Amino acid sequence: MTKFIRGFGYAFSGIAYAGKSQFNFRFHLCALTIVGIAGWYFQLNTAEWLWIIAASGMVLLSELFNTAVEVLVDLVSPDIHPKAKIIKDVAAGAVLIAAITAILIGLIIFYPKITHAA
Ligand SMILES: Nc1ncnc2c1ncn2[C@@H]1O[C@H](COP(=O)(O)OP(=O)(O)OP(=O)(O)O)[C@@H](O)[C@H]1O
Repeated sequence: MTKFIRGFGYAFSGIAYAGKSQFNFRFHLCALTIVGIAGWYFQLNTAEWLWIIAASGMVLLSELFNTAVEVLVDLVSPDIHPKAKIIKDVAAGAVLIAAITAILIGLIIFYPKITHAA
């Protein structure tokens, strides 16, 4: 059981590392907080919340994997290497795809509500 709880500690320290070291991770957390407040304001239904939660989780997940990939590349290839560049750029591309997907989901959910309220 203590091993299980310690595992949570390691996971939280990994998330805290990403939060401390990655501006993008903090930016996405702020954006997701604003989306959460907007969702509460517009009283999203259950299905809309599920989409927002799934999109948010996908963005944070991709940020965490991107951070892990960056640290791994810096560890194994501290010098400039074309393959190190490809690995980092592909990981960054995954974050971009997740962010664009989340923006599209957010637009589909919020755009009609914002225009209807205006
Ligand atoms: N070892 C390397 N060899 C070749 N190109 C690299 C290497 N490290 C980084 N790069 C290139 O420089 C870019 C920026 O690298 P950096 O390590 O600053 O990552 P980052 O994506 O900006 O992350 P961070 O949020 O930590 O600044 C990478 O996306 C990659 O194109």
